[in-house]
Amino acid sequence: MTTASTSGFATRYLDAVGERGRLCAGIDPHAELLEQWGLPVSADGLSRFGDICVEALAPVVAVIKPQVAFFEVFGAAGFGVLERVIRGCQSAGALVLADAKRGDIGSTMAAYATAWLDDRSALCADAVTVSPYLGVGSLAPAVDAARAGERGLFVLARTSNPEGASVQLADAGGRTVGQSVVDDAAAENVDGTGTVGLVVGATRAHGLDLGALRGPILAPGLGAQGATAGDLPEVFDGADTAWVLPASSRAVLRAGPDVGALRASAEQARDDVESALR
Ligand SMILES: O=C(O)c1cc(=O)[nH]c(=O)n1[C@@H]1O[C@H](COP(=O)(O)O)[C@@H](O)[C@H]1O
Repeated sequence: MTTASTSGFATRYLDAVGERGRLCAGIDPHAELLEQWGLPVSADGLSRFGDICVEALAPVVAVIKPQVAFFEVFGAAGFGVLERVIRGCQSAGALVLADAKRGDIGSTMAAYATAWLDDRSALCADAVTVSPYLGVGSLAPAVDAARAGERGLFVLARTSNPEGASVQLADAGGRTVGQSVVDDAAAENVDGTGTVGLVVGATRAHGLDLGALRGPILAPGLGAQGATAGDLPEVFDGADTAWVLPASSRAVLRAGPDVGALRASAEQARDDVESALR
Protein backbone atom coordinates (compact mmCIF):
# COMPACT_ATOMS: atom_id res chain seq x y z
CA MET A 1 0.00 0.00 0.00
CA THR A 2 1.07 3.58 -0.55
CA THR A 3 2.74 5.42 2.29
CA ALA A 4 3.71 8.78 0.77
CA SER A 5 1.58 11.74 1.87
CA THR A 6 -1.29 12.72 -0.41
CA SER A 7 -3.82 15.51 -0.86
CA GLY A 8 -6.54 16.56 -3.30
CA PHE A 9 -7.87 13.88 -5.65
CA ALA A 10 -5.34 11.30 -4.40
CA THR A 11 -6.82 11.52 -0.91
CA ARG A 12 -10.39 11.39 -2.19
CA TYR A 13 -9.55 8.33 -4.33
CA LEU A 14 -7.62 6.47 -1.60
CA ASP A 15 -10.39 7.16 0.94
CA ALA A 16 -13.02 5.82 -1.47
CA VAL A 17 -11.21 2.57 -2.28
CA GLY A 18 -10.10 2.21 1.34
CA GLU A 19 -13.73 2.31 2.43
CA ARG A 20 -15.42 0.41 -0.40
CA GLY A 21 -12.66 -1.65 -2.03
CA ARG A 22 -10.96 -1.48 -5.40
CA LEU A 23 -13.49 -1.69 -8.20
CA CYS A 24 -14.66 0.66 -10.88
CA ALA A 25 -18.08 -0.45 -12.09
CA GLY A 26 -18.91 0.75 -15.58
CA ILE A 27 -22.38 1.87 -16.60
CA ASP A 28 -22.39 0.92 -20.28
CA PRO A 29 -26.01 0.74 -21.47
CA HIS A 30 -25.44 -1.30 -24.64
CA ALA A 31 -28.62 -1.90 -26.68
CA GLU A 32 -28.19 -5.67 -26.03
CA LEU A 33 -28.17 -5.04 -22.26
CA LEU A 34 -31.28 -2.85 -22.41
CA GLU A 35 -33.02 -5.68 -24.27
CA GLN A 36 -31.70 -8.32 -21.87
CA TRP A 37 -33.08 -6.24 -18.98
CA GLY A 38 -36.49 -6.13 -20.73
CA LEU A 39 -36.20 -2.39 -21.42
CA PRO A 40 -36.94 -0.50 -24.63
CA VAL A 41 -33.94 0.73 -26.60
CA SER A 42 -34.94 4.36 -26.10
CA ALA A 43 -34.28 7.29 -23.79
CA ASP A 44 -36.96 5.89 -21.43
CA GLY A 45 -35.21 2.53 -21.33
CA LEU A 46 -31.89 4.28 -20.74
CA SER A 47 -33.41 6.25 -17.89
CA ARG A 48 -34.71 3.11 -16.16
CA PHE A 49 -31.36 1.37 -16.72
CA GLY A 50 -29.57 4.34 -15.14
CA ASP A 51 -31.90 4.37 -12.12
CA ILE A 52 -31.34 0.66 -11.48
CA CYS A 53 -27.57 1.06 -11.74
CA VAL A 54 -27.57 4.00 -9.32
CA GLU A 55 -29.73 2.13 -6.80
CA ALA A 56 -27.68 -1.08 -7.00
CA LEU A 57 -24.13 0.20 -7.39
CA ALA A 58 -23.78 3.72 -6.02
CA PRO A 59 -24.11 2.85 -2.29
CA VAL A 60 -21.40 0.15 -2.42
CA VAL A 61 -18.91 0.71 -5.28
CA ALA A 62 -15.97 3.13 -4.87
CA VAL A 63 -15.86 4.46 -8.43
CA ILE A 64 -18.60 4.38 -11.07
CA LYS A 65 -17.78 5.01 -14.70
CA PRO A 66 -20.65 5.92 -16.99
CA GLN A 67 -19.57 5.39 -20.61
CA VAL A 68 -20.71 8.64 -22.22
CA ALA A 69 -21.07 7.13 -25.71
CA PHE A 70 -24.06 5.03 -24.70
CA PHE A 71 -25.88 8.12 -23.38
CA GLU A 72 -24.90 10.24 -26.38
CA VAL A 73 -26.73 7.73 -28.62
CA PHE A 74 -29.99 9.23 -27.34
CA GLY A 75 -29.01 12.87 -27.89
CA ALA A 76 -30.19 15.56 -25.49
CA ALA A 77 -32.44 13.11 -23.63
CA GLY A 78 -29.48 10.79 -23.14
CA PHE A 79 -27.38 13.61 -21.71
CA GLY A 80 -30.26 14.44 -19.35
CA VAL A 81 -30.16 10.87 -18.07
CA LEU A 82 -26.38 11.08 -17.72
CA GLU A 83 -26.69 14.23 -15.60
CA ARG A 84 -29.07 12.40 -13.26
CA VAL A 85 -26.86 9.31 -13.09
CA ILE A 86 -23.82 11.41 -12.19
CA ARG A 87 -25.69 13.25 -9.42
CA GLY A 88 -27.34 10.06 -8.13
CA CYS A 89 -24.02 8.22 -7.85
CA GLN A 90 -22.34 11.12 -6.10
CA SER A 91 -25.23 11.55 -3.65
CA ALA A 92 -24.84 7.91 -2.64
CA GLY A 93 -21.14 8.41 -1.95
CA ALA A 94 -19.48 7.00 -5.08
CA LEU A 95 -16.85 8.85 -7.09
CA VAL A 96 -17.91 9.31 -10.72
CA LEU A 97 -15.43 8.90 -13.55
CA ALA A 98 -17.01 10.17 -16.78
CA ASP A 99 -15.68 7.98 -19.57
CA ALA A 100 -15.67 10.62 -22.31
CA LYS A 101 -12.10 10.16 -23.64
CA ARG A 102 -11.75 13.81 -24.57
CA GLY A 103 -8.65 15.32 -26.18
CA ASP A 104 -8.16 18.41 -28.36
CA ILE A 105 -6.07 21.53 -28.81
CA GLY A 106 -5.65 23.41 -25.55
CA SER A 107 -8.29 26.10 -26.14
CA THR A 108 -10.94 23.46 -26.90
CA MET A 109 -9.66 21.24 -24.10
CA ALA A 110 -10.49 24.09 -21.73
CA ALA A 111 -14.16 23.79 -22.75
CA TYR A 112 -14.12 20.03 -22.21
CA ALA A 113 -12.60 20.65 -18.79
CA THR A 114 -15.44 23.05 -17.96
CA ALA A 115 -18.03 20.53 -19.12
CA TRP A 116 -16.72 17.57 -17.10
CA LEU A 117 -14.77 19.06 -14.19
CA ASP A 118 -16.37 22.39 -13.27
CA ASP A 119 -19.04 22.69 -10.55
CA ARG A 120 -21.06 25.02 -12.76
CA SER A 121 -21.67 22.25 -15.32
CA ALA A 122 -24.57 19.81 -15.00
CA LEU A 123 -22.19 17.09 -16.22
CA CYS A 124 -19.52 17.78 -13.62
CA ALA A 125 -17.98 14.49 -12.47
CA ASP A 126 -15.10 13.64 -10.13
CA ALA A 127 -12.80 12.64 -12.97
CA VAL A 128 -12.80 12.20 -16.73
CA THR A 129 -10.92 9.99 -19.18
CA VAL A 130 -8.76 11.86 -21.69
CA SER A 131 -6.69 10.99 -24.73
CA PRO A 132 -3.08 12.30 -24.89
CA TYR A 133 -2.55 11.95 -28.62
CA LEU A 134 -2.61 15.68 -29.34
CA GLY A 135 0.33 15.81 -26.93
CA VAL A 136 0.11 15.49 -23.16
CA GLY A 137 0.76 19.25 -22.96
CA SER A 138 -2.56 19.94 -24.73
CA LEU A 139 -4.31 18.52 -21.66
CA ALA A 140 -2.96 21.33 -19.44
CA PRO A 141 -6.31 23.19 -19.08
CA ALA A 142 -7.92 19.96 -17.86
CA VAL A 143 -5.02 19.27 -15.48
CA ASP A 144 -5.43 22.79 -14.03
CA ALA A 145 -9.21 22.45 -13.69
CA ALA A 146 -8.87 19.03 -12.07
CA ARG A 147 -6.24 20.19 -9.61
CA ALA A 148 -8.26 23.28 -8.67
CA GLY A 149 -11.37 21.20 -7.88
CA GLU A 150 -9.61 18.20 -6.27
CA ARG A 151 -10.72 16.15 -9.29
CA GLY A 152 -8.82 13.78 -11.56
CA LEU A 153 -7.91 12.88 -15.11
CA PHE A 154 -7.31 9.37 -16.41
CA VAL A 155 -5.00 9.55 -19.41
CA LEU A 156 -4.85 6.68 -21.90
CA ALA A 157 -1.39 5.11 -21.65
CA ARG A 158 -1.73 1.44 -22.67
CA THR A 159 -5.28 0.55 -23.57
CA SER A 160 -6.96 -2.83 -23.20
CA ASN A 161 -7.65 -3.33 -26.93
CA PRO A 162 -5.19 -5.15 -29.21
CA GLU A 163 -5.03 -2.25 -31.72
CA GLY A 164 -3.48 0.10 -29.13
CA ALA A 165 0.01 -1.41 -29.57
CA SER A 166 0.68 0.24 -32.94
CA VAL A 167 0.65 3.70 -31.36
CA GLN A 168 1.36 3.09 -27.68
CA LEU A 169 4.41 0.86 -28.20
CA ALA A 170 5.96 3.14 -30.86
CA ASP A 171 9.40 4.48 -30.06
CA ALA A 172 9.45 7.95 -28.55
CA GLY A 173 13.22 8.43 -28.30
CA GLY A 174 14.39 5.45 -26.24
CA ARG A 175 11.08 4.81 -24.49
CA THR A 176 7.64 3.92 -25.78
CA VAL A 177 4.91 6.48 -26.39
CA GLY A 178 2.98 4.81 -23.55
CA GLN A 179 5.92 5.21 -21.16
CA SER A 180 6.28 8.88 -22.12
CA VAL A 181 2.64 9.38 -21.11
CA VAL A 182 3.35 7.64 -17.78
CA ASP A 183 6.42 9.82 -17.17
CA ASP A 184 4.52 13.04 -17.95
CA ALA A 185 1.72 11.98 -15.58
CA ALA A 186 4.23 11.17 -12.82
CA ALA A 187 5.78 14.63 -13.22
CA GLU A 188 2.34 16.21 -12.59
CA ASN A 189 1.84 14.12 -9.45
CA VAL A 190 4.99 15.13 -7.55
CA ASP A 191 2.74 17.42 -5.47
CA GLY A 192 0.98 14.35 -4.02
CA THR A 193 -2.44 15.26 -5.44
CA GLY A 194 -2.66 12.29 -7.83
CA THR A 195 -4.42 14.60 -10.26
CA VAL A 196 -3.21 12.74 -13.35
CA GLY A 197 -4.13 9.07 -13.32
CA LEU A 198 -3.68 6.63 -16.17
CA VAL A 199 -5.59 4.02 -18.09
CA VAL A 200 -3.64 0.76 -18.37
CA GLY A 201 -5.59 -2.27 -19.57
CA ALA A 202 -5.69 -5.40 -17.41
CA THR A 203 -5.80 -7.59 -20.51
CA ARG A 204 -2.07 -8.09 -21.11
CA ALA A 205 1.47 -7.27 -19.99
CA HIS A 206 1.89 -3.55 -20.53
CA GLY A 207 5.66 -3.17 -20.31
CA LEU A 208 5.37 0.14 -18.45
CA ASP A 209 7.32 1.30 -15.42
CA LEU A 210 4.51 2.60 -13.20
CA GLY A 211 6.53 2.81 -9.97
CA ALA A 212 6.83 6.62 -9.85
CA LEU A 213 3.25 7.49 -10.82
CA ARG A 214 1.67 8.32 -7.41
CA GLY A 215 -1.77 8.44 -9.01
CA PRO A 216 -4.67 6.11 -9.78
CA ILE A 217 -4.46 3.51 -12.55
CA LEU A 218 -7.76 2.52 -14.16
CA ALA A 219 -7.41 -1.06 -15.37
CA PRO A 220 -10.30 -1.95 -17.69
CA GLY A 221 -10.75 -5.36 -19.23
CA LEU A 222 -12.02 -7.52 -16.37
CA GLY A 223 -14.73 -9.94 -17.47
CA ALA A 224 -16.02 -9.26 -20.98
CA GLN A 225 -12.56 -8.60 -22.42
CA GLY A 226 -11.08 -11.71 -20.83
CA ALA A 227 -8.97 -10.45 -17.93
CA THR A 228 -9.53 -12.02 -14.51
CA ALA A 229 -8.80 -10.82 -10.99
CA GLY A 230 -6.16 -13.57 -10.81
CA ASP A 231 -4.23 -11.87 -13.65
CA LEU A 232 -3.85 -8.59 -11.76
CA PRO A 233 -0.83 -9.33 -9.53
CA GLU A 234 1.29 -10.30 -12.54
CA VAL A 235 0.03 -7.52 -14.86
CA PHE A 236 0.64 -4.87 -12.17
CA ASP A 237 3.83 -6.34 -10.71
CA GLY A 238 6.03 -3.36 -9.80
CA ALA A 239 3.14 -0.89 -9.41
CA ASP A 240 1.82 0.24 -6.03
CA THR A 241 -1.42 -1.77 -6.07
CA ALA A 242 -3.17 0.73 -3.79
CA TRP A 243 -3.51 2.80 -6.96
CA VAL A 244 -4.74 0.00 -9.24
CA LEU A 245 -8.46 0.29 -9.98
CA PRO A 246 -9.70 -2.69 -12.00
CA ALA A 247 -12.82 -1.96 -14.05
CA SER A 248 -15.66 -4.08 -15.32
CA SER A 249 -18.81 -3.10 -17.17
CA ARG A 250 -20.70 -5.81 -19.08
CA ALA A 251 -19.69 -8.73 -16.84
CA VAL A 252 -21.23 -6.96 -13.82
CA LEU A 253 -24.21 -5.46 -15.65
CA ARG A 254 -25.34 -8.83 -17.06
CA ALA A 255 -26.59 -9.69 -13.55
CA GLY A 256 -29.31 -7.00 -13.82
CA PRO A 257 -32.02 -5.82 -13.83
CA ASP A 258 -32.66 -7.18 -10.34
CA VAL A 259 -31.13 -4.61 -7.97
CA GLY A 260 -29.99 -7.19 -5.43
CA ALA A 261 -28.40 -9.45 -8.05
CA LEU A 262 -26.68 -6.51 -9.73
CA ARG A 263 -25.24 -5.29 -6.43
CA ALA A 264 -24.11 -8.82 -5.52
CA SER A 265 -22.35 -9.13 -8.86
CA ALA A 266 -20.41 -5.90 -8.27
CA GLU A 267 -19.56 -6.94 -4.71
CA GLN A 268 -18.28 -10.30 -5.95
CA ALA A 269 -16.10 -8.60 -8.58
CA ARG A 270 -14.72 -6.25 -5.91
CA ASP A 271 -14.07 -9.10 -3.46
CA ASP A 272 -12.24 -11.06 -6.18
CA VAL A 273 -10.05 -8.02 -6.87
CA GLU A 274 -9.38 -7.41 -3.19
CA SER A 275 -8.32 -11.02 -2.56
CA ALA A 276 -6.13 -11.06 -5.67
CA LEU A 277 -4.36 -7.79 -4.79
CA ARG A 278 -4.07 -8.38 -1.06
O1 LIG B 1 -11.09 4.31 -20.60
C1 LIG B 1 -11.71 3.23 -20.47
O2 LIG B 1 -12.51 3.06 -19.58
C2 LIG B 1 -11.32 2.12 -21.34
C3 LIG B 1 -10.01 2.07 -21.74
C4 LIG B 1 -9.50 0.89 -22.32
O3 LIG B 1 -8.31 0.76 -22.59
N1 LIG B 1 -10.37 -0.13 -22.56
C5 LIG B 1 -11.69 -0.07 -22.23
O4 LIG B 1 -12.40 -1.06 -22.44
N2 LIG B 1 -12.20 1.08 -21.69
C6 LIG B 1 -13.66 1.23 -21.41
O5 LIG B 1 -14.00 0.31 -20.39
C7 LIG B 1 -15.28 -0.29 -20.65
C8 LIG B 1 -15.07 -1.78 -20.79
O6 LIG B 1 -16.30 -2.42 -20.80
P1 LIG B 1 -16.43 -4.02 -20.62
O7 LIG B 1 -15.54 -4.65 -21.65
O8 LIG B 1 -17.87 -4.26 -20.85
O9 LIG B 1 -15.99 -4.33 -19.21
C9 LIG B 1 -15.81 0.40 -21.90
O10 LIG B 1 -16.61 1.49 -21.49
C10 LIG B 1 -14.56 0.89 -22.60
O11 LIG B 1 -14.82 2.05 -23.37
